[in-house]
Amino acid sequence: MKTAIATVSISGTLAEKLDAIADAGFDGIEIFEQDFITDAGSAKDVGNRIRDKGLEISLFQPFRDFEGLPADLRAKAFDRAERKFDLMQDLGAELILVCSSVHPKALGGIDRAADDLRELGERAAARGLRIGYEALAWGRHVNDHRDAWEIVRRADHANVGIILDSFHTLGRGLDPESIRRIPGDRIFFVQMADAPKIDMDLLYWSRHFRNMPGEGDLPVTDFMRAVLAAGYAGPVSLEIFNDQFRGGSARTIAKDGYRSLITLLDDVRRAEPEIDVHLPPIPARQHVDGTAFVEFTTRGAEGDELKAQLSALGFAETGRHLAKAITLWQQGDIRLVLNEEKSDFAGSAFNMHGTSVCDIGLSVSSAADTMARAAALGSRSFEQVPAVGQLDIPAIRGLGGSVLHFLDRGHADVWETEFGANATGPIGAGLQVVDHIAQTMTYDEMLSWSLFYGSLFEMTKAPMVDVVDPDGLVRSQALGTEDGAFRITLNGAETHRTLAGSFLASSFGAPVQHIALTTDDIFATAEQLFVSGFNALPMPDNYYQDLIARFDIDPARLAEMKRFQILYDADEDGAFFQLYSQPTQNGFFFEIVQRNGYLGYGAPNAPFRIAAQKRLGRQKGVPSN
Ligand SMILES: O=C(O)c1ccc(O)c(O)c1
Ligand SMILES: [Mg+2]
Repeated sequence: MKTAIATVSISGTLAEKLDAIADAGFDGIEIFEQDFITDAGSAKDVGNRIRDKGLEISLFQPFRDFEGLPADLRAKAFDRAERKFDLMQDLGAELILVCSSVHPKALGGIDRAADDLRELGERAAARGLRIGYEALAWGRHVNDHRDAWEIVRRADHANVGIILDSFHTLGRGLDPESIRRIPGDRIFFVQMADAPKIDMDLLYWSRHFRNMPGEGDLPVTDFMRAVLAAGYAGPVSLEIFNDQFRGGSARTIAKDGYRSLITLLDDVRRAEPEIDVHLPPIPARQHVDGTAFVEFTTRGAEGDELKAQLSALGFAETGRHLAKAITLWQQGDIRLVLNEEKSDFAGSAFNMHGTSVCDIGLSVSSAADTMARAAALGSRSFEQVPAVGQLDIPAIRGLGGSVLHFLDRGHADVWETEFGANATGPIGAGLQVVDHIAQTMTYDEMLSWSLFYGSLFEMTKAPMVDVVDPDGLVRSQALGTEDGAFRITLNGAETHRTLAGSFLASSFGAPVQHIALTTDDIFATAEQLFVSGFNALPMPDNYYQDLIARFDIDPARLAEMKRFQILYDADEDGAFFQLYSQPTQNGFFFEIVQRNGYLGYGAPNAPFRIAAQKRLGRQKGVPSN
């Protein structure tokens, strides 16, 4: 299947758009006329530049307000079309998109529109060009792909076909199944876009909020299945009007687009195996069994501070790397790797942002399959020459320069080989596994990250929640595996004044701001931590007064919670206990959780936790957090 993307989907000059689109791996583009007009080159020159990038012009668009006009205006519309045909021939574009008219003087009538399109098809044929007719969801008379198809069917001309756009069909809630009845060779082009479910005017929704397939809430896989089941074999293209994307990084958006399109085609193939999507086979989304390790880069006094915090949390140093300045810290099934190497990736990560999480290791169903899927979706592998005695564990570059390692299920030998340690650590304070990893990013990066995780792994998205920081809003998007073995929260900051925003400002990429660890008895754990000198985040009395009002909690229980600074939430699934560490110098912190059937992340507590962290920061004289 050939892939394409509309130039309108990407930010920058035409040259920047073409570079990003070609590098992301697309075969072609839909050239938006405006992108041609704003360029200083002639049509021939622009056409050649596009082909020099290895791209074809799959579509020229849009041509508006054509069909159904009264005689005088009708003649002018044909003259206008002839001029655009001249331009297309110079560009080397063979197919033009005619979108259904919104002209106030346009007249209705299927046969009238069919007659106009037949004549346009005749004129296009004389020049070796083709016409694709698309129903805009807000078209004056034609706003349903079934009507557009009836018009194309009656136009009955070999050079006139239909263009399908998932947004216009699914945005209006039309059933895509009707597409299966359109002969595949009458579908000239297919545009894909998703969108978040928001109740608003269709035109405004379409022009500002579309996003990549899989990033929104529309049933885009069902739509694509119907299109391919109809026998369509032309390009599959992304046409994404989105304010954020227009202002974002051209390269990131183009790569996201490619990742989403390949994922979509692969999903179609899995849902309907009879369909040939004309793509080499790729492994399925992988199941993540859990977090195998979290690696920190650290050094000197900062390293001492982190080690003291880990000891207070009940971790023990259980191994030293045979060849490098790396130590393994364990407790239960949690493995934290402290990398103090001055060279390597960890060394450069430290130079850029001090003590921080520089690598995450995931235990997956198959590391080789994960690597193959990641590569097919456009990720680069991460390579570093292994030291003597170091295993060569497969890894990729995630977004923003991050690194993810993949360990096959039952990877116990890694810890034995590299650290002379067992896979499982001491009981310590009863911490068992990593519950979730929280990454902070700008709001604009959230879709990229959720697409990244959701396309690679079997994970589902929870609804986005807004978290109130005293100085602004932070949006939080959680993704997790069905069984909860791997959970990620993505926190998008809109301003640097929020706690998340100030942490981000002093970091790089999408740093890990906290890691949550599980216990199955948070009171016993807290008691031990209290003894070992763990510094819990102090919560105000007001918080506990409010808990009494909101929940039916036993007073003795509440007194214990207050004593240990334990936070609480409950919903129809169960109860949730949280305990936060005080943040380190650069704002990183640990969270301890106990889930009694509860599936969320304690969002109602987040504003109080953030305010408490900021208050503590002010007391310690740390500016803004
Ligand atoms: O918003 C529009 O005008 C517009 C133009 C061309 C398209 O293909 C489309 O889907 C929408
Ligand atoms: Mg369209």
